[in-house]
Amino acid sequence: MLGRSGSARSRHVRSVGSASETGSLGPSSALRWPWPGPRGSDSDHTNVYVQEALQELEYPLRLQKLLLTPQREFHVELVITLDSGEVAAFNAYRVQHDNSRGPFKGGFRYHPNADLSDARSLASLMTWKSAVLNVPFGGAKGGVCCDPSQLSERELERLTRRLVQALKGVMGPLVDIPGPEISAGSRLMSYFFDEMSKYKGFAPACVTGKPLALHGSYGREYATGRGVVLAARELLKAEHAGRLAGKEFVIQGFGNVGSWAARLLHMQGAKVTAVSDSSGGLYNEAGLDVHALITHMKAKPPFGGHMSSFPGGRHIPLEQLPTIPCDVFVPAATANLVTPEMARALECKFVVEGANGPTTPEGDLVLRERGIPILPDILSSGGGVVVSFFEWVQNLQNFRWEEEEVNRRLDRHISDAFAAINRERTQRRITYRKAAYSVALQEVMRAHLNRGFD
Ligand SMILES: NC(=O)C1=CN([C@@H]2O[C@H](COP(=O)(O)OP(=O)(O)OC[C@H]3O[C@@H](n4cnc5c(N)ncnc54)[C@H](O)[C@@H]3O)[C@@H](O)[C@H]2O)C=CC1
Ligand SMILES: O=C(O)CCC(=O)C(=O)O
Repeated sequence: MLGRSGSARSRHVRSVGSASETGSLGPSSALRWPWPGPRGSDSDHTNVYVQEALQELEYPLRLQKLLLTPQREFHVELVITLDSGEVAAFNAYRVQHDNSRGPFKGGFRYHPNADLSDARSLASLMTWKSAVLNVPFGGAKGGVCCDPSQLSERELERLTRRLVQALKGVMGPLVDIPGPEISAGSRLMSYFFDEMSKYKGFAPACVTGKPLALHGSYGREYATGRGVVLAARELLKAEHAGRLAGKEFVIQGFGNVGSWAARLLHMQGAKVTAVSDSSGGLYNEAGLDVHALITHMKAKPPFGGHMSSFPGGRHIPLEQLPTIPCDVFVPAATANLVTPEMARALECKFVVEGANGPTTPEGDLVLRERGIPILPDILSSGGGVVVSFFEWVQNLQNFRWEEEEVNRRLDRHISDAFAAINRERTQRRITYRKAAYSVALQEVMRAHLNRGFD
C-alpha cells in the first residue's frame, strides 16, 4: 500500500522545450531521516518547518517522503525576440508539489533570482497554505528568471505566451492553475488566459488573478493584504491584545500585499507608523496618511513615484525599520529578510507574515526565544489563494459573486483557519507556526490515505 515511489509521483526536469511527464523518484530504500529535500537543497526552509511538525505526527517514513518532495518539476527555456530585434532566452520553472486535495495551485513570479530551489520551497508552502485555509487545491509555484523592470510590456507579453506554450501540456483548470505573484499581476494573467484559450478553448478557470473585465473576481486584487489584516485581527483577539483600531503597525514591503494591508489597516483605524520598499523606509510617529502615500507613489516624477519624495513622513534607512516600536510588524516584501539580526532588532509585540517565507528558521528561533508570537505565512499570506479559489469557482460556474460575498467568505476562511490553528496551539502548547503546519499536514495526509496508493 505504501510503496508508490515510482509510477504516480514522477519527477521531471527538462532544459528546453515543452514539458511532459516521465522519470522516476528512485528506490524507496534510499530513504533517510531527516530527509534533506530534493537533491539535498539546503535552501528549502519550508521543509524545515514540515519536518519539525512531522516529528510529532508519527507517520511512516515513506509517507513522510511524499510530503517532503515535489511530485513533478519542470524547467523550460523561453526564447523570445526582444523589441530591439535581438533574441533572448529565459529560464522558467514550475514545481508541482502535491495534488492530493485538488489541482495544483500557486503563482508564477517574474524575478531575477527565480530558480528551481526557490520554486520547490514555495510550491510546498502552497500545499500547506491551501490545506490550512481549507481550499480544495494542492500546491505549486513557478518562476520566470528575468528582470521585469528591464523588459517592455510587449516583451513581458511574449514571455508569458511562450511560458504557456511550453507548459500547456501540464497545466489547465483541473490540473494546475497559476495566479499572481511578485511582478506578475492581472495584466500578465490576462495574457496567460488568452494564450491558453488558443489551445484549450474558452477556459477562464485556467488562471486566477485576472482583471475584472476578463473573468476576474471582485476582491482578488487586495485579497492578500486583506487576509493579513483579518489574520492580525484574530491574533490580537486570541492574545487578549484588543482590537485593530489604535494599534501601531510597521510594514516592510509596499507592493501589492504591503500597500493593500496598509490601506485596509488605515481604514480600520490602525496606525501605520512606518513602511518600506526596496529604496528605503518612511516613518511618521503620528501615523502615515496611507491613502496620500499610495496616490503619491502612483504619480509620475517629479510629482511623486518615489517614497523618498513623500512629504508626510521622515525618510529612514532600511535597517532602521525593525527598530521602530510597534504592536505588529508585517514583513510583506520578499523571503528571508527576517534574519536572526533583524529578529533581535525587532521592537514589536507580534509578527504577522504577509510575504512567503519572510522569516528564516534561525530568525524564527530568535523570535521564539524572545517570546514574540509569529503568525505564519501559510495562514496570514493566504487571502490571495482563498479569493483565487473563489475566482476559479465563479469561472467554472460562469457566474459572478458580489464583492461583499467575496469578502464575507474570505473572512470566514481566515477566521476558521485561525481557530483551528489556535486550538492545536493551545492543546499542544506549541507555536502558531508549528500548529499551522500540524493542522495542514494532517489534512493532506488524510487525503493521501483516503485516496489510497495502488
Ligand atoms: N501578490 C499576491 O497575491 C501574493 C503575494 N505573496 C507574497 O507576498 C510578498 C510580496 O508580494 P507582492 O506584494 O505581490 O510583490 P510586489 O512585487 O508587488 O511588492 C514587493 C515589495 O517589496 C519591496 N521590497 C523588496 N525588497 C525589499 C527590502 N529588502 N526591504 C523592503 N522592501 C522590499 C518592493 O520594493 C515592493 O514594494 C512576496 O513574498 C509574495 O510571494 C503571497 C501571497 C499572494
Ligand atoms: O492566487 C494564486 O494562485 C497565487 C497565490 C500564491 O502564489 C501564494 O499565495 O503565494
